[in-house]
Amino acid sequence: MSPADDLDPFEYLTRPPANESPEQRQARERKEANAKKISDQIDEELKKEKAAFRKQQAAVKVLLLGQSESGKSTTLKNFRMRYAQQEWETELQSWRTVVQLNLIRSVTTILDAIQAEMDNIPSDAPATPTTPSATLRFNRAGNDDTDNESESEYLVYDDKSKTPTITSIPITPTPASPTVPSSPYSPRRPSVSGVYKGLQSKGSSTSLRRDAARNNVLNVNVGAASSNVEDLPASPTTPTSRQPLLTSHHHLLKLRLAPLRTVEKELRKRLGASAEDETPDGAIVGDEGDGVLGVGSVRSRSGSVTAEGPIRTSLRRRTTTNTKEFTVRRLKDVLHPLRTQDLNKRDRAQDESEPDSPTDVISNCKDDIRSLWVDEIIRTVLKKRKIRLEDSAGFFLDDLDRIASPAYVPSSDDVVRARLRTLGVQEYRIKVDQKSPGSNILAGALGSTEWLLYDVGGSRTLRHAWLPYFENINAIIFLAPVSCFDERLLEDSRINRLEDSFLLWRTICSSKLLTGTSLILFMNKCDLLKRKLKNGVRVKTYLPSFGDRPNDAGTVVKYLKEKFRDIVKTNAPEGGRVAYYYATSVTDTKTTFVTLQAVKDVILRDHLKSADFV
Ligand SMILES: Nc1nc2c(ncn2[C@@H]2O[C@H](COP(=O)(O)OP(=O)(O)OP(=O)(O)O)[C@@H](O)[C@H]2O)c(=O)[nH]1
Ligand SMILES: [Mg+2]
Repeated sequence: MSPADDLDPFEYLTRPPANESPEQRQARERKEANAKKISDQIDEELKKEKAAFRKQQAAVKVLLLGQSESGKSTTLKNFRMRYAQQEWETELQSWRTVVQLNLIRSVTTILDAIQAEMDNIPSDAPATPTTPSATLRFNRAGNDDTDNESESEYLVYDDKSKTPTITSIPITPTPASPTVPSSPYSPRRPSVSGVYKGLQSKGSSTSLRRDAARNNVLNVNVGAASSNVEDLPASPTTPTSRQPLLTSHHHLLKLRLAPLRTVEKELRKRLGASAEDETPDGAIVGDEGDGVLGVGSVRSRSGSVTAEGPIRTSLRRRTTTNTKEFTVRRLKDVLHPLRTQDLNKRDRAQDESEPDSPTDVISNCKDDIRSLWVDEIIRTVLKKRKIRLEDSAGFFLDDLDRIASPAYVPSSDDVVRARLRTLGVQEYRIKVDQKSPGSNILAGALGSTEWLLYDVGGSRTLRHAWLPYFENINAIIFLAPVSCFDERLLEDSRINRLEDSFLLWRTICSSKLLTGTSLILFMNKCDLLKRKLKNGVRVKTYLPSFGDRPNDAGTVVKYLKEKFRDIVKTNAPEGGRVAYYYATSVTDTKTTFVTLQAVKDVILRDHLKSADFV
């Protein structure tokens, strides 16, 4: 047995030489110390990287999806209000400009309607909630089967009258061929199929085929005569439309409220140079295109002055869209607490020093705005033109006294109701304390969890930006506004809004990238659905397969839930996938809080399961 046999092999190999001189020993020890230092540094870096990776993995990532005006940002606001309270409260003041803009938008919509009435311009068929605008059929037999692909009935709009006509579409199993006649619509406008195709995963050709087929039919049917006389716009020569409804009092009001248009410009400037309008075809006026918007980044034709003159142009835009939207490119720039403080100081200073500050002008116009809004004749004009301001986003006319006050600070409720269109993708980081109210799951055991919430723009031209976020996302909260069964998309009046939601949901369910993602569906705007049904709008008119079921909100929501559930069943790649369904009105912050608590726990549980924690 050699002496080395008694030694630990590692010690044997690293043992200093037996006849080492003091100098050699010093040099060796220096070398060893250096090596240890480097090794420690590497260990430290690895530790940091591991921690960062764990943190990233531990963060719960949630993507909010749905068409424009479905309530994504409003849901996010609810989340932030509850779980990022401090930041939320700091930001409240900075929403004043948005609320003021929303208020002025309602007033200018009325002023435009007055002008249209004075000019005897026929009321266009706007995409208002009261417009009978779409018939949605699941199949020819009306037996609720969205997946019967042999032959289906879809709504088709006559481009002139905007009246839907039902056409039978034989669907072939091949996608649109290059021989399909080119669209008679603007070439800038994305095709119906293109919008969903962009989000489609490999395995789901169903909606592609349907959309391709529908495109064919739309091409064929454009220009078809309308059979629905009620929907045809009144001719300017019709004697009844000539009877003047308005008096000199209304003319005077219109003149006195004209300064609000200048205030509108000033407020938009305050929101930032990026405050923009979106036009019906999805283009952003004033945007030269920076790659963020893709198709929509083309300067809009309707944004320029045409031969009709600016008044008619702007009027047409407003009556068609029934809204004038504001967008900021980076919401955080507007709402960042530090910048907010500066902005507030600056705005206050401006407001105090300028006699014609926006707040002053709004305050001075208060009485005129009120008399305009309560005027019976104006109400008749709005009704005639199918403008329902009360049901539109960012309606604040009933809060005039509060908002017109110079000391006005928006309440949480105001901010939740304020409308500011999202452009691009906005990321929010929120640290949710598991001990925060309503946290049931593993309360206290986890300390706090970081949540990354992504809010996206829902317009068709902005949907291409969604796809990169499908990877590594823990949950999708999909918002489908169920009150919109009788409305069309703002950016494409050929498409029924409910149908658009079904198609998007189908695309999400069939995406292979999302097989491990929790799917949560908010059937939103139930409050508006209730109001609409109470006003006598019948679901069956737009959704024949609804049949003779009771026309109440409970039955409608239950029926639609089954539709969404069927889509999950038939389209999930692996089959048997679970989705969670909630009937919501996300402007109601109290009930939404209860829903969010449940949703938060569901997401967290699934997240922990996937990370093998439970
Ligand atoms: N009455 C009612 N209004 C709602 C509801 N949900 C959202 N809204 C309002 O609808 C408007 C649009 O909501 P947003 O959350 O901005 O819509 P979005 O989905 O973010 O829209 P984009 O940013 O354009 O994609 C806002 O003024 C909301 O206050 C609801 O359940 N009921
Ligand atoms: Mg939004």
